[in-house]
Amino acid sequence: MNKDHEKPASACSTPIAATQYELSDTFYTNQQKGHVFRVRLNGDGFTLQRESPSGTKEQVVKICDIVGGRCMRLKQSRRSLANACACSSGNSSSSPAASARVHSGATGDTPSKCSAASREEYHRGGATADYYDGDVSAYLYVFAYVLKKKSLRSTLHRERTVLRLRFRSFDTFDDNMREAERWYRALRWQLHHTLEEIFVTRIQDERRRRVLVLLNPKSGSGKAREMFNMHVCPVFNEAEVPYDLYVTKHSNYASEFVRTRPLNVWCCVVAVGGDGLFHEILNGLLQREDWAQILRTTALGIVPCGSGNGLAKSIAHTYNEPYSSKPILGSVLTIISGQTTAMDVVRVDLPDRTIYSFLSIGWGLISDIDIESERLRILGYQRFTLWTLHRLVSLRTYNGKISYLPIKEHQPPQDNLLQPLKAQLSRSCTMHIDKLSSNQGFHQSAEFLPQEFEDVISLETSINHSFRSRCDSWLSNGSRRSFYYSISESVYHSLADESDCIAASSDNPRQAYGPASNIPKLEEPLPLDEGWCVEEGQFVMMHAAYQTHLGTDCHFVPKAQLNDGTIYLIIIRTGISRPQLLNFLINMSSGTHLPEKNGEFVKVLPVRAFRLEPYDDHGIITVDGELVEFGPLQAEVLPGIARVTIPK
Ligand SMILES: Nc1ncnc2c1ncn2[C@@H]1O[C@H](COP(=O)(O)OP(=O)(O)OP(=O)(O)O)[C@@H](O)[C@H]1O
Repeated sequence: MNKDHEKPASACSTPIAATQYELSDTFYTNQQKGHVFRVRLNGDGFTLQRESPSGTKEQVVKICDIVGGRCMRLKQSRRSLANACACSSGNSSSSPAASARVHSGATGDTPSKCSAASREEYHRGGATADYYDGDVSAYLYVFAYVLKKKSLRSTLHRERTVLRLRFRSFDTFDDNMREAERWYRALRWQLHHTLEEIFVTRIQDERRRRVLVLLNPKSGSGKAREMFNMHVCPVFNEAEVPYDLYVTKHSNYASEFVRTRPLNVWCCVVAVGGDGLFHEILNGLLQREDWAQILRTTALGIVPCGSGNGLAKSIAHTYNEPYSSKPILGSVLTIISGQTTAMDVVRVDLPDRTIYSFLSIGWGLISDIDIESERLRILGYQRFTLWTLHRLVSLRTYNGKISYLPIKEHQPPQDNLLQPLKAQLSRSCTMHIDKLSSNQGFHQSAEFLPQEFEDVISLETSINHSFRSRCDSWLSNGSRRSFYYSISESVYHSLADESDCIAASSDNPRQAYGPASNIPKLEEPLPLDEGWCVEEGQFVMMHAAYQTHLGTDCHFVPKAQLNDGTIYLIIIRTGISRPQLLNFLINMSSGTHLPEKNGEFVKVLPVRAFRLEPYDDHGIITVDGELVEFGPLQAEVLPGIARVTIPK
C-alpha cells in the first residue's frame, strides 16, 4: 500500500515505535536435524537465517511479495478426535497414530503438561473441542508470490510460496495464539507501513470500502467465471480484500450499473473481462453527475479474461510485472497492491454522442481485423493472426482527411489532477481490511487453507524454548489440488434481482456529463493558424493509441505511458508495399514496427487532439476495440483523469 498517506483525524495520537513491529525468534525444522532458523520480520520481510554445523544460509521472503497472513489452528481429523484426550501431552504428535499411543499409555511419553486453562478450553466443547488433540500450537501462515526463474534462459514469473510458522513455546493454545497474532499484527504493520492505517480508532458510521467486481461471463473464450473462482478469489481471500461480485447479464450492463448506483461503498471497480468491459465501466462512470469525484476516489482495475487485454498488458509492461506466464495472477496482485497511478482518458466526439476511451481509436486495417475476426472468437487471440493474413491478401484503402494538434517537443508533462488523492484510496481499503481481521480473533482452521502450494516453508518454535528434534518440515510441495474459500464478507450477486432497477433507471432521459472539450465542435472548422496540421488522401489505416499494448501480443506504441498526455497517431498511406506492410504487422508483437523517422508511407505523430473525416460512406471505426458508428469523429486527451491500480 502507499507510504504517503494523510493522517486520518481518528488516528492514534501516540506514535508507536516501528521497532515494536520488528520481531525475531528461533524456529526449527525436522528435515534437517540440528538446524536452527533465526526468523526475523522487519520492513524487508521475513529473513530466515539457517544455522547448521556447515555454516549460515539466508533466505528472504520480501515484504513486497507478501500479500497477507493468517493465524490458525490445525484442525484434527475425526479419527484423531475420537482418540483425543483432554490431558494428552503437549509434547505429543498431532498425528492420529501418536495420539492413540498416548491414550493407551504404550509410549512412555512424558506425563501431561496441560494447564488447567487448556483442559477447561477442551471441555468448553463446540468448535474448541473439535480442534483439541493435545496440540496447543498456533500457526501463522504467510502468503507470498515470489519472483522466480525456472531456468537461466526463462523469463521471470511469480510462484506462490507459503511460509508456515508454528508457535508452541507456551503450554496453552491461547498463549501460543497470542504470540502468533503478535507476529501477524507486525506483518500487517510492515505490509502497510503506517500505524495510522492499521490502528486507527474505529468510527461507528465509517463508510465501508470494498472492491466492486464486474465480471463478463462472455469475455474471450467464455471462461471468466472459472478464472475468477480459481485464480482471483483465492488471492483476494489471502489478502483479506472484501469484494462484491456482479456477473453481467448483457452488453452495457456494467456501464448502467456504475452509472446508476451509489458507488461510495467501493474503493475500486474491477473489470473481470476484456478491454470492452473496461470501456463500458469507464463510460458509465463518466456519465455520472459526480464523475469527477468518483474518478478521484475510485481506482479502476482489470483482470484480463478477454481476447485482447491491451490495458492489463500495458500496465504490467510499464511496471515490469511478469505477465505472459500468469496474466491473471499478475493483475490480481496489481489490484490488491493498493497502489494506483493516474491514467489519461481520451474524449471522443462522434456526430451524435460523446464517449471516452483509454486504449485506441482505429480506422482501416487494424480495426477491420479487430471487428471482422469476431466470427473467430472461439479461437481466442489466434483470431487476430488469422484475420490479419486474410486482410493482407485482400488489402483495402480508405479516403479521408486527418487533422491533428501536435505535441510540441519538450512540452512539460500535463498536470495530474488526481495526485493529492492517491493516498485516500488505499488507506480506506486497508482500514476496512483491518476491521475484518480484528473481529475474527484468529482465522480458520488450517484445513481451509488452499492446498495448491507451489512452495511451502514450514518452521516452528521450540516447546518452552528447548530444542526439540521432532519438528515439521522444510519442504516443497507440488500438489496441484485446487481449493479455495471465501471470507465471510465477500458477496456474490446474481443479477436477476438487479435488472429491474437498472431497466427502470435507463428509462430516464440521459444527460451528458463528463469533462468539457477544449477544441472546436465536430461540425465547426478547425483553426489551422493555431497549430493544427492536416494529412489528406488515401490511407491503409489510421490508428491512434495511448497505451503501450493494444493486446497481449501487440506492442503498438512502445514509448506510450499511462499518463503522458499524448495520443500517438499512427498513419499508413496507400503506396506501402505488401512486404513492408507484412513486416509492420509482424513486428508489432515486438514493438519494432515503427520507423525512427517518419517516412513517406508510415508516420508516428504524437498529438493532443485529432479529427478524422472519412470521405467514403462506409468502413469500420473502433474505439477501444469496440465498433462505433462510421463517420467523422474527433478526439482529445484528458490527462490523468482516471486512476488505475498498478503493481507494488
Ligand atoms: N453478459 C454479457 N453477455 C453478452 N455480452 C456482454 C455481457 N457482458 C458484457 N458484454 C459485452 O461483451 C463485449 C466484449 O466483452 P469483453 O471486452 O469483456 O471481452 P472481449 O471482447 O473478449 O475482450 P477484448 O475487449 O479484450 O477483446 C463488451 O462490449 C460488453 O459490452
